[in-house]
Amino acid sequence: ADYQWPLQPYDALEDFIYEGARPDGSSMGNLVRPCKLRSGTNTTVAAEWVRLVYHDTATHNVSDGTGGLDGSIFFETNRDENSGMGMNNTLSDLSAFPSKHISRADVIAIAAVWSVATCGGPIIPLRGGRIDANVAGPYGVPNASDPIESLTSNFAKQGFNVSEMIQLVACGHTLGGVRSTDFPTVVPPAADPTKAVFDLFDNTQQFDNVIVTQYLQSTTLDPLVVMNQSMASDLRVFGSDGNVTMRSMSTAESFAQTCTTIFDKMLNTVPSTVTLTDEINLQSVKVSNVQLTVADTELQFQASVRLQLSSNTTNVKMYWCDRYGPAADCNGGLKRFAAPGGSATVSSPTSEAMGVSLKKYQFVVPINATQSISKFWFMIDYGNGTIITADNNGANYVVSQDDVLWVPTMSKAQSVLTGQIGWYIVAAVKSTNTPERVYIDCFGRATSNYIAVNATYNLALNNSLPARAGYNFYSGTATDEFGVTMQFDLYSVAANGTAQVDADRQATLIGVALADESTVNSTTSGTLGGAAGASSTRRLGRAEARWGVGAALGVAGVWTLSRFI
Ligand code: HEM
Repeated sequence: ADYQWPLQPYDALEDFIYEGARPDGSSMGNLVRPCKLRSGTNTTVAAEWVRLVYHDTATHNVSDGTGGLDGSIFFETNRDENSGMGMNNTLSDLSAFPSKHISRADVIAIAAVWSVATCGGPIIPLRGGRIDANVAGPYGVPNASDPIESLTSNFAKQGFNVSEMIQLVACGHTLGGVRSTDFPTVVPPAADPTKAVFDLFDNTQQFDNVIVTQYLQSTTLDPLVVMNQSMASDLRVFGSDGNVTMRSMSTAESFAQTCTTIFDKMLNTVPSTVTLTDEINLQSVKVSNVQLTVADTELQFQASVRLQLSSNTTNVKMYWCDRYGPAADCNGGLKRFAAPGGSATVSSPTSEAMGVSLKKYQFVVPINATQSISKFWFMIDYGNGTIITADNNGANYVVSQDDVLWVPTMSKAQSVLTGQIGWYIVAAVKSTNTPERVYIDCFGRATSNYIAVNATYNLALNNSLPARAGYNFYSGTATDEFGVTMQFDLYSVAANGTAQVDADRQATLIGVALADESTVNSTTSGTLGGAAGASSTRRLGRAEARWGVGAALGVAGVWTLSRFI
């Protein structure tokens, strides 16, 4: 309830966890759901992802606080202890999603939460803020041939006592199984040894208690119990406390509860130098992709708002105040407003499992450059009697400046222009300003060597791009390999040192189609909206959170025309 936009890394994490996709709509969630089989195998993508998460965590040393879920696994897959096709499959699945505010290690944690959720398991709470290691960490993943004493002391080193060890292994091994190509001494190879034989740990692909019940009933198929006894680590682990822990987690409910707690602990097993964020909870109103820019002969303002629908007759309008002129800051009560130009259903494995219905509305409106825009807010009619003003807890959504603006429509991936790596970036700077320096501070994490890159580049006045709407254009190229999720802060610095910034711009949005521009209306009626100075009416209750599952499988990026107005 205390959330206020903008807030990083919360904003980026919340969008990703509940929408399942990058801001450009490229979906990581769709790689894993609905509890998808990995093509050419008899295991799930979820199983491969969860194994990788544990192998990253397993190098934690609780006594010196080193290792843990830090993304070092990206540099460790050539190790015997991380053998298996599933590891490399997972790296390639996850590699295009880390971004400035979502570390590789956070992406790995999110992968675990989605994997469990999409295979019918519980919703594991999630925190962000993990810090990436840029080199391989220590060895230390347990081996199926280890005696129980070494397994126990290995888990103790990671911070898990005997019953936690049993819980963690049982919750992990409810997914997936063992393949002959990876562990031929456990699962005998087929006649053609290049064809993998898969022996699942239990006979469901779901994240369920069958791994426990079949073990307790001695009907288990778990290859790490029933096959090669020198490799029977699950047998040794599960029985290591006389089956007390396994019995305690044998019902569907106790299994789900136990796994929630122990996976939460696994995901929070991070180097002691890392401070995690609070849990990232779903916001009922979430603003994103805000951009004031120059389009044709006017300014153009873009913003998206994601709502948790209560009915399919939800109606939302964006309101805003001028920045300059007689109605500046809604002086005289003059507000402008528009209907969305399009909307798209969004969902992730987590929001789908929660049964919430999320819709993102995009607003694209022309802004008279002499009036500009100072702040905006939304009026939402949920169609069930609840009408609210979403005004960022009374603070409104503030457009902090209009001196320097990114122009995504004129910017390009360098590969499009010259075949070279990097990004060609165009900025609009108000013609009345004579900045001493215009530059971009770029950050990329989805790089081919997985190592984050941070660098600044100057932009120069570009006279081949004629001034428009009172703005001159500056351009320059970020020439390092930043990857697709490159983000940058765009600065304009005056001679006296004053800097204006268009912060957190996202290169992935270049070339992404926008909704149509909406018609702008204005009104002096109504007192709603903190911008008019009136106290705001807010009823952001739980009431709107109860709509059914709906067909929450849409892909973001396709803006369908909304039907109202
Ligand atoms: C005593 C500790 C452990 C040992 C010795 C062990 C061993 C193994 C082995 C040999 C495989 C087969 C991999 C392959 O064929 O590619 C496997 C798969 C798997 N492990 Fe573990 N594991 C242990 C603990 C864990 C834990 C704690 C988790 C997660 C919390 C986990 C999650 C998984 C998953 C999900 C798979 C299936 C992967 C797939 O189907 O592709 N394991 N494990």
